Amino acid sequence: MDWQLSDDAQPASRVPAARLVEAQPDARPVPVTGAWRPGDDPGERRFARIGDVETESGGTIPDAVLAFETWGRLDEPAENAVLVLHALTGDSHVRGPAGPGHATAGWWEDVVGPGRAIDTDRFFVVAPNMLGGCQGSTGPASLDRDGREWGSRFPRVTVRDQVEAQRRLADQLGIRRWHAVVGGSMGGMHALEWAVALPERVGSAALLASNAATSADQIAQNTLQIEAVTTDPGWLGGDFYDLPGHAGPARGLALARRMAMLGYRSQQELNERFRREWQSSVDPLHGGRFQVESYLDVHGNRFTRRFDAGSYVRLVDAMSTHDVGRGRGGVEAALERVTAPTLVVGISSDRLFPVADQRRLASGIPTSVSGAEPVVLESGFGHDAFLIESGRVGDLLSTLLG
Ligand SMILES: CC(=O)SCCNC(=O)CCNC(=O)[C@H](O)C(C)(C)COP(=O)(O)OP(=O)(O)OC[C@H]1O[C@@H](n2cnc3c(N)ncnc32)[C@H](O)[C@@H]1OP(=O)(O)O
Ligand SMILES: N[C@@H](CCO)C(=O)O
Repeated sequence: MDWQLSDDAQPASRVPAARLVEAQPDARPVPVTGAWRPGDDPGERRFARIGDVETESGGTIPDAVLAFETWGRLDEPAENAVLVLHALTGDSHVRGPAGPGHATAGWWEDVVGPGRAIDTDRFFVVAPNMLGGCQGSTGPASLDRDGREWGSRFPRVTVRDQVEAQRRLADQLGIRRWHAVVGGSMGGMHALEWAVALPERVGSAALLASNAATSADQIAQNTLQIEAVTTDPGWLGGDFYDLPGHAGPARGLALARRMAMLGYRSQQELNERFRREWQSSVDPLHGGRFQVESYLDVHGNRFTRRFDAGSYVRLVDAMSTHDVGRGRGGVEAALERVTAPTLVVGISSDRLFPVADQRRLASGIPTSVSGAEPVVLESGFGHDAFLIESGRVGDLLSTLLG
């Protein structure tokens, strides 16, 4: 099939995020440990009211909600919980079965489940959707107290704000200390923040394809993607929601995703996979398209149907401001605070979060709890290998979880 980025796609950004997944949280209360048997409803999305969040940027998000899913059973001392933290555009749906609001299987089916590395027969797995996101947690497309989408008024959020939101969820679930906190990419930033800010609550940590502080190179790519969204005429300053006949910044969002894909996949993979082949019988010189263009279009187009542009801008910005050393005497001083055994994994072909980033993490975290060098996963898939090479990632996590 020949794919083309088109204007007629129904962009997710037209629809307030909460409505993308299901009716926004008439948030069922989260029962306390012991009364609630999470194993009874695997994979069902729930919502926790976490109160007012004061952001590092000086804003307030009143009555914030975190969407989350769980698998397995929390044991009686509440010591078997594993927190799984998704990347930039992931969500709480780590694994199936498909349930309310889920048409698909999860993004880490081979890593989390019965008999898998994060074994749901042993562990109680919790996966929240991050604050500012668009899969049920409060974000720019959510309605404020007056019933209006937040849009441009949604405060800038940081990785620390998001971890504070996760801490409140943990408190509500009765989890004082995680057996493990696991995250890839932006999820790894969250996992690191847990290990640094709340070391007494982290039994072990896994940081996959992540960093301690976002580099100039990464910020540069982020800022271009934000620009791609916000210069779309449909952006309307961020207040584009629910306007009759208005498509929102779908084209800009698709362009941002296409740009992002170049960081997620390696040069080697793109070159070997698509070569200079074209998509149809017409060669590019005479109006046809290269296969790689078509591939990027598919991912860009598809993304507009599942992600809110306002969330995207806020979450990419949160990645850019990530610096675990901010206000803590610098990155090295912050990393010294980690007390949990920590697995640091890099991917050999990752051009977005290169192995040098994980070397900095591994060398900064005390060697009493981490190797001095990261484990490097040899893979040609680039940054996304932490999602794609799930069998090998699972093997690494098994060594951490025991
Ligand atoms: C279930 C989910 O993971 S999505 C929901 C949550 N999202 C996330 O968590 C984000 C993280 N996930 C991701 O980024 C991605 O889903 C990944 C990294 C896991 C995908 O990795 P891969 O499996 O390697 O997918 P890949 O990048 O090769 O894309 C495959 C698609 O491109 C299409 N494609 C391949 N070549 C071309 C081409 N030349 N032209 C057009 N389309 C093409 C394939 O047909 C396929 O489409 P399909 O999904 O309809 O079968
Ligand atoms: N492809 C993943 C990785 C980003 O780090 C995502 O979109 O979330």
